[in-house]
Amino acid sequence: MSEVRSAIAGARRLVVKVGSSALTTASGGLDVGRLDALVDAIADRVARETQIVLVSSGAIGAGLAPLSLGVRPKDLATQQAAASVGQLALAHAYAESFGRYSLTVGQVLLTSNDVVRRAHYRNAQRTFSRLLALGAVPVVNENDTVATEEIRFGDNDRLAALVAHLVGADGLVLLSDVDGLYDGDPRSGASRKITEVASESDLEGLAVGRSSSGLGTGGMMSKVAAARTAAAAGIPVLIAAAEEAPSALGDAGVGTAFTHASNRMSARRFWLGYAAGSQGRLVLDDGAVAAVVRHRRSLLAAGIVGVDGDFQAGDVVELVNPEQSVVARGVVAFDVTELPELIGRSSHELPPEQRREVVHADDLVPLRRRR
Ligand SMILES: Nc1ncnc2c1ncn2[C@@H]1O[C@H](COP(=O)(O)OP(=O)(O)O)[C@@H](O)[C@H]1O
Ligand SMILES: N[C@@H](CCC(=O)OP(=O)(O)O)C(=O)O
Repeated sequence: MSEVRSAIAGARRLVVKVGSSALTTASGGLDVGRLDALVDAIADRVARETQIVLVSSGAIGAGLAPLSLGVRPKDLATQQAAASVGQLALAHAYAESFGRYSLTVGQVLLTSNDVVRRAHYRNAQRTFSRLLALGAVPVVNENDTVATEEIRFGDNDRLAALVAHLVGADGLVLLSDVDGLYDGDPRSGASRKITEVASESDLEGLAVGRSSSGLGTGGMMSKVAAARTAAAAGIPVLIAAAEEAPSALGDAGVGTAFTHASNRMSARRFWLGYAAGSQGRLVLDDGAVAAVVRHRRSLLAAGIVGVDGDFQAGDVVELVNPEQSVVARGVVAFDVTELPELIGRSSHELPPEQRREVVHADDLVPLRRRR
């Protein structure tokens, strides 16, 4: 048994995420039988003294049939109407189902602002910690009815990774309609399941695509992105089929396991690197990329070749390489209007009041990239 699997099997606090495709029927309604089976596995784990936070999708899917909508709507307003109806059905079904085990559920609907803004992040942290201390099972979803296109998480895999760090979980289990990550389309007989992802190189050359069910949102792509985020923050991750929930939440001997970084990232660095919204971009030359990513140095004006966005000193920005890939995120020390006349110039050419780092090393989080 790998270290990741034993960490998940022995975790005291777990975030379990279940996707729409595992909870709803193709005709657009809640599949209560499958929901009950999932709750059985969670209740079993709770009985073994693990605190569980459940991130559940399915609101939009569950709202389709009651509103006589045949297929998943494409426009935001109808999706929000469906989520409004479906979330109620979903919450009711969970309350009933967990009630079979005398477990109480608490509904937590989050918008991206709740994790993107530092003060809200701490507020959400307090709510989860209180709910768990009181013995309730928090059931989380995005607050779809009020989320606008601009501020949407859009997929609950990312939300689950952020919640896993926020609640200090010892593991993240992503349950779907597919039993793990495959090296190609899982419906093709030629594709093989990958059981362990120990490093970024294990992800090279894989054909990871979107959803085929028409119900899920991000497909395997968003699950892998979420798994990489959580793993980089020090949280072990398992991707498995919802049908295999008893094993996934038991000995964790199924699915695809992602090895986690050995150190837990601090809340501030995680927020900076993965949760905070960014207000702009700084384009770095190759030397500056090496300095900030490899040598963990501060970013100086001399290594910046371009600036984009509308930010002020203290905002979070993305640092991109000459090919425009994001290599780091950090807190910028200048307003966007100040930078054009500073960039490309060495410190000794600058007036004394502007001789400071553009992004200080302590305020900078290099990001792992897929090659
Ligand atoms: N390489 C891959 N390995 C596994 N599944 C993949 C892969 N590429 C695409 N997929 C698709 O991703 C789907 C799971 O994502 P999605 O439908 O969004 O699930 P959920 O609703 O659980 O979030 C699978 O059913 C499968 O069709
Ligand atoms: N918040 C949306 C789910 C969005 C989503 O990520 O869905 P999925 O890809 O099925 O996990 C809903 O409840 O329908």
